[in-house]
Amino acid sequence: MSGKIKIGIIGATGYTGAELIRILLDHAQADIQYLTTTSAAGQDIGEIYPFLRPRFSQKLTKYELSAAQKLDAVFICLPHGRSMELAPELVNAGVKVIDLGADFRFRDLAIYEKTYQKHTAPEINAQAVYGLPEYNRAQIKKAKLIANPGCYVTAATLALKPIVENLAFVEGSLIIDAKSGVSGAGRALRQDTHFLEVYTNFSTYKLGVHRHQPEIEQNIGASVVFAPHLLPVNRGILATIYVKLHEKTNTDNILSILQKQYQNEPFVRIVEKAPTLKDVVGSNYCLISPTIVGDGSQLILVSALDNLVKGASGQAVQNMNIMFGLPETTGLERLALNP
Ligand SMILES: NC(=O)C1=CN([C@@H]2O[C@H](COP(=O)(O)OP(=O)(O)OC[C@H]3O[C@@H](n4cnc5c(N)ncnc54)[C@H](OP(=O)(O)O)[C@@H]3O)[C@@H](O)[C@H]2O)C=CC1
Ligand SMILES: CC(=O)N[C@@H](CCC(=O)OP(=O)(O)O)C(=O)O
Repeated sequence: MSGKIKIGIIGATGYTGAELIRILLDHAQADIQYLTTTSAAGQDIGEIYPFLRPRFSQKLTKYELSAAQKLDAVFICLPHGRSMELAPELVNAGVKVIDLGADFRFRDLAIYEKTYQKHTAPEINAQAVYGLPEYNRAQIKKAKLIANPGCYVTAATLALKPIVENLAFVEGSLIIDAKSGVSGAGRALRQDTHFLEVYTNFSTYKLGVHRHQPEIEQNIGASVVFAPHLLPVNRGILATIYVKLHEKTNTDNILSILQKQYQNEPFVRIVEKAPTLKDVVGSNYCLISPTIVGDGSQLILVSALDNLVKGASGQAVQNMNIMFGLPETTGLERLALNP
């Protein structure tokens, strides 16, 4: 295509919307033209996120299809259930849509409906491509609608998928003990995520009923035990993942399986020392380390990423790059966190 990509962000006042703006301002082919809100129409985005000033100024407006259909690409950053109202008309108008929510992530709508709510756009769901570039690059290239994966799901899938596909493991032994920064819960006020509930505290939530469990299971084709935790930090996900193998092995063997899988991937790094949140926050990288412990059959994987970047907006830009035939790393290689 000639010229820059004309971009809209639906739900620009939220955390993933603001993170998209942060990333796209340093993307040579991106032209952010349209930002929507339901609550702050008429305000400049720089009034809500002063860190964007003075580089970027743009008025927020209420969503209108007539304006959105003039764009090349639209990122939908809305609460679950809203994208299926908007995406069909955008896709039919020829706009490429990248949805950061969960509405189009499930191939089996019965699982979606059991986990979330009734699906009102099954025809469009059938056209959606799951936006995990490391596994779906060829389909993403041709896609009209991308279902961007969840943040915990990206961390867990990238670590576990090569293991379950290459090694015999004890059924029921896959345990994902994952911790997330509070920005994972979005910008809206909630009692369980406000400062005094989270600061100097540490807690589990939604044990056994979290909606990311079926999404992880869809991706890796095996059942998992998933235990999410809320960490008193702004951003980042660190997942400690346990796998009981049928045969004894060593760490070097697992390292070579993971390295072989991801050797050409720009945003997955296999490391020997277990990654920390500081290693990834602000960047689009997912860092994964394997360690074999005990008698040689117990594997512990540590997977770390930034929930707002590789877990959301960075991965969304990676998908946009693939859809528009750009180098996949455009705008994502030198990301540094703006405090
Ligand atoms: N935060 C994270 O780490 C991740 C989030 N996601 C997913 O991305 C999506 C966006 O998340 P996030 O940015 O964190 O969410 P936020 O709550 O921070 O932002 C949501 C946005 O949607 C707007 N909005 C709220 N309610 C409605 C409504 N009923 N109709 C239309 N617009 C509404 C809000 O703004 P306004 O009130 O101005 O309209 C805001 O711009 C969600 O589906 C989330 O699950 C995915 C991966 C990671
Ligand atoms: C800390 C926190 O609350 N995190 C969110 C995950 C957000 C996310 O990645 O996921 P979705 O796109 O699937 O909403 C949660 O547990 O629901």
